[in-house]
Amino acid sequence: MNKLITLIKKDTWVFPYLKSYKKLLALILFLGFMTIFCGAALMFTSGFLISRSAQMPENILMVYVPIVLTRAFGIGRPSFRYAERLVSHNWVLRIVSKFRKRLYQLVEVGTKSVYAKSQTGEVLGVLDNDLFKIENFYLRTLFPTVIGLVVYVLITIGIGVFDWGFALAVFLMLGMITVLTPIITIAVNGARDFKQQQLEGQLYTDLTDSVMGLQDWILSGRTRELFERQQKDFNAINKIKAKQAHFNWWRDMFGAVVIGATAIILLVFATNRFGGDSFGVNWIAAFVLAIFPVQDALTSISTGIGEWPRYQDSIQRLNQMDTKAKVELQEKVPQEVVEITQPEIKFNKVNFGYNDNMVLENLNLTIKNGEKLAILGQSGAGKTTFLKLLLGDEQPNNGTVTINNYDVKTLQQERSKIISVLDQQPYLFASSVANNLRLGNLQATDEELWQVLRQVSLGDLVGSLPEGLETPMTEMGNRFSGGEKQRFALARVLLQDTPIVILDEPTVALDPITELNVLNTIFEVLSDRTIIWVTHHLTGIELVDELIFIEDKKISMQGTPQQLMVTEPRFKKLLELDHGHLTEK
Ligand SMILES: Nc1ncnc2c1ncn2[C@@H]1O[C@H](COP(=O)(O)OP(=O)(O)OP(=O)(O)O)[C@@H](O)[C@H]1O
Repeated sequence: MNKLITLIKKDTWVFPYLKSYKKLLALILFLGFMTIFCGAALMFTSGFLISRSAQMPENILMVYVPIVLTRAFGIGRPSFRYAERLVSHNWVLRIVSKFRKRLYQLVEVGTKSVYAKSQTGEVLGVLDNDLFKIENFYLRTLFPTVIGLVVYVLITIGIGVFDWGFALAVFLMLGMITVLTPIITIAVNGARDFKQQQLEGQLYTDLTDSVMGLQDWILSGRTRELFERQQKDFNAINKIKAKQAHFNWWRDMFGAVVIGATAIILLVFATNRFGGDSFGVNWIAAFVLAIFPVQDALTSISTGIGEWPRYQDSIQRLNQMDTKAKVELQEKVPQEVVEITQPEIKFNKVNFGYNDNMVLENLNLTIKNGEKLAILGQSGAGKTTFLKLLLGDEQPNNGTVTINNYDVKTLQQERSKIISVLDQQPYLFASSVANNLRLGNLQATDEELWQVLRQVSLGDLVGSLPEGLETPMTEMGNRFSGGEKQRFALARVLLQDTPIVILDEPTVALDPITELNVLNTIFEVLSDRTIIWVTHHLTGIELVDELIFIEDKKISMQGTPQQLMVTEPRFKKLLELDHGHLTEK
């Protein structure tokens, strides 16, 4: 209970939004109540009508009013229900659209880097799964529970008008469905439901991860293992679901028995009360039948409250994302608006590690404006970590990373104007060539697009396509070759027009000849920019001014390619190896 109160108090997602669109909210409750009222009134008037008709009224006019009322309530019930569904979905969709906007803003902070910290599956899980659950929380738990409780109280008051003692008995009786069963449901099903949600959340993340790495699973011939792993998770979820369904069946059965017992008590009460005179007996069936439609409203309380654990996890996750992103936002608030056109990057005594695993130690490096630097090192040496530190996605444990003496941490707001990235797999969207290029600069004119396309040697290719700039790219740009895709990405970088460009192995997937061609184009068109190029290959290494090797957490070699050829035999050998000049011994 304490946990629940703390969650509600700290929640900034679900409960505070109940203050929005208050009139709509009141309308939902009114329509929900009217639906149940019409249902009960329909049975009430029908009960009266049947009894009265059985007494053989002298003419039809004697039962005319109940006939009209029966019709009116009969039409009223579905009409109110329909209106209630419309209004409640309208309210919920408005709120959820606010959620989505807020979430996208938060997620954007965490994922705008190519080196995003959040797992894609986690983000998608929140966007899809959690928001969907919150919608259900409002529609299936909150509204029905409030309406059910209102009905519960009104029934008691209604019967109390005739007999307070009897009203108390009905109050206690119905309390078994409105209070007792929800508590039992939470106690019995709560832990199961919570577990199920966790398993589903994990499954979602794992599945997304697996799908993204599907090619690797297939290539390594481990598809069966992947299938069995997912199947195990599905089986565990299904087992829990089966237990829950079993419990729910018994709970609903109990609800039906309680309503049946209440109907019998009402029958006894109404018979005692109205059975005395020939007109009064008509009320007996009316009272007894009216209780049945109320069953839906009352049992939906335990269904709704019983689902609370599954929402609890989603509410917690949303609030955690909020806190995570807030911390990042606070860190990334710019100190002042800075314009950097001639950057000088400095790594000053930088130490960095992930938890206890030190990756870089006492790193000192200055990269001058316009310099072309290559970073080499074995897998796991810390090249990507170096880039993360430069981008400000990670902060050094000690030391500083600055651009023109500004700590990169304070430049996050302007980052996309200072640094652009060309990585291994440029993402091309299933949209036109022009739209894909304009991701670099929304304001770019068609003329500017053609200019950059010519710069990256794609002018002729796009010019030869019947639809030119409007040619649709299929998803991932699959209609173009690897080299062409990289050139499109390069054109995008050119449009972004940043003084620093990071190349994160952009040519790794290309054949050696295309690789060299693309590299030549990159270095030619970016000749006035600062380039930081992470690479495993030495193809095109002559194009850089300086290269560093990261090894054992340090810079183990540093110099121009020409210098290193002379001073570092190891480099010479690597170069020969890479160029395929190694002579057989
Ligand atoms: N988020 C992380 N949490 C913990 N350890 C990490 C994390 N990212 C990287 N590491 C570890 O830090 C070390 C450096 O990793 P990094 O990705 O920088 O290497 P790299 O030189 O870029 O490797 P590669 O060439 O294979 O991409 C590795 O030992 C890696 O396992």
